[in-house]
Amino acid sequence: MDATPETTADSVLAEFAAGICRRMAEGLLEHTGGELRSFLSAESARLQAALADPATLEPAEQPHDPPRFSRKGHVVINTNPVTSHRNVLAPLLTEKLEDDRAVATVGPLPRQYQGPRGMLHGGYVGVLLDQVLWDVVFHRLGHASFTRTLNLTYESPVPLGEELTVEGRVTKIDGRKTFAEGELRSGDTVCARAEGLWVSPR
Ligand SMILES: CCCCCCCCCCCCCCCC(=O)SCCNC(=O)CCNC(=O)[C@H](O)C(C)(C)COP(=O)(O)OP(=O)(O)OC[C@H]1O[C@@H](n2cnc3c(N)ncnc32)[C@H](O)[C@@H]1OP(=O)(O)O
Repeated sequence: MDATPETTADSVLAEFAAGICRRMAEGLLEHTGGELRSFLSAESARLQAALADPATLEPAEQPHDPPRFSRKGHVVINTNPVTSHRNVLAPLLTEKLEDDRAVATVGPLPRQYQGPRGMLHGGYVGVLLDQVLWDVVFHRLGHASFTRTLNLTYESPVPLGEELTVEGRVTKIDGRKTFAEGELRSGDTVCARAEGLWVSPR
């Protein structure tokens, strides 16, 4: 069996297509009428050109999220809605994990994540914190666990147009229970805090 279910060039093409879909999602909320038609036509043309000649996309680096085979031979695609370069919903985090701590950067986030005008939707604040806290718990334990509680405190609105930092720390491990806390910052401003409990499977 091949080591991967598709060629590197196809993985690069898939991530390029996801990038086009992201831009289209943003463009649909920025343009109207004839301007929107021109925008959609240009993005479609870029995708058509890449499909016609995928070699033009061959990057210097490898694809971020190539699919792989599971031990049972099933195709596994990274579907994560925060981190997967193949999932067009994912805002894409850049994350560093060290011991009990994770620090991630994300953004500037486009209009499809907007709640109040110019601000990030509060539910997405929770999504970002849940992911980073889950990641630091996974990194510390070496296995997956379930988010059981996630308590959020919104300190100030999160601006869409700026890079954000999301930090998470494991604070306590007690049997199957792991406690973690973190915050989401814009510059030096703490916009939201989170603390929660992750439960390992029996
Ligand atoms: C695991 C496999 C995943 C595979 C993944 C692969 C990777 C893929 C990437 C995913 C990336 C995800 C990133 C985002 C993270 C999500 O999105 S996770 C999904 C969201 N969470 C869920 O769906 C969880 C839904 N809840 C459940 O399934 C069950 O409630 C749980 C969490 C498994 C717990 O059930 P349980 O095992 O029956 O727990 P239970 O025995 O009642 O309690 C365990 C312990 O916690 C204590 N406890 C329970 N609640 C509380 C509380 N509120 N306060 C204090 N203590 C409490 C209990 O007293 C007990 O303590 P001990 O007796 O052990 O001392």
